[in-house]
Amino acid sequence: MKNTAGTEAAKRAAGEAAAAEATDGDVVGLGTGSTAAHAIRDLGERVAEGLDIEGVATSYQSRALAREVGIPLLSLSDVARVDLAIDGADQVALDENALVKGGGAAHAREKVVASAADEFLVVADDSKLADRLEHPVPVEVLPDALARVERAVRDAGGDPTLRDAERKDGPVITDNGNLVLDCDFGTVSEPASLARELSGVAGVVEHGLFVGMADAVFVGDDDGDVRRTEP
Ligand SMILES: O=C(CO)[C@H](O)[C@H](O)COP(=O)(O)O
Repeated sequence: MKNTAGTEAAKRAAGEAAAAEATDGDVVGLGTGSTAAHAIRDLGERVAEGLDIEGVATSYQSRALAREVGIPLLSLSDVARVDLAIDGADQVALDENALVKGGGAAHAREKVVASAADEFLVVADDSKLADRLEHPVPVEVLPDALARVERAVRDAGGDPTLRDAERKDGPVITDNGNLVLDCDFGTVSEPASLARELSGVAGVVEHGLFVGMADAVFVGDDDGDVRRTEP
């Protein structure tokens, strides 16, 4: 489920500020979504001007955009570490260093890339900021485990909704061939504890809680100004 409140000016400002951190020789994780796309386009322009980087895509979408703008790509399956990863978020609780991701259903690969990164840079417009996380948490689920995971989410206090596709009948199928449950837990008072609980459910491929992972958050506003915070 996407948060669509932010403006393009704010997203562009955040994306471009984070992209400016990439330097020659870096392997760069390329996130998914409309904010990360600004970073990818900016990196593509800098590659055309001579910047020597290689990208690692987190989704079909980011791979296609990186190819379009001319960023050389490595395969995620060949990469054990990246220098920096740049990615968006659906909600950011700065004081807790906690994110909800997965509005684009790409959070499984996004988490692999973020966890492989020496520096994980989050890019967001200011509509994404919250004191506590309350955005529904996307959970990628093995199709055969759907009923089991729905029950486990309810047992954990959540209300799961199978994510429907918009221009296809039936559910969203992720790039990994799985389903997504958007799980409403209300206000998440202990993100780390909920993250551990969800990770322990058999059939959960990955959930969209990213706790303690961000090294810096770039927050853009409508005037194109950016605030960099290290949570
Ligand atoms: O987690 C994600 C995709 O799985 C995106 O980074 C998140 O949904 C934010 O997207 P946008 O920048 O378009 O608001």
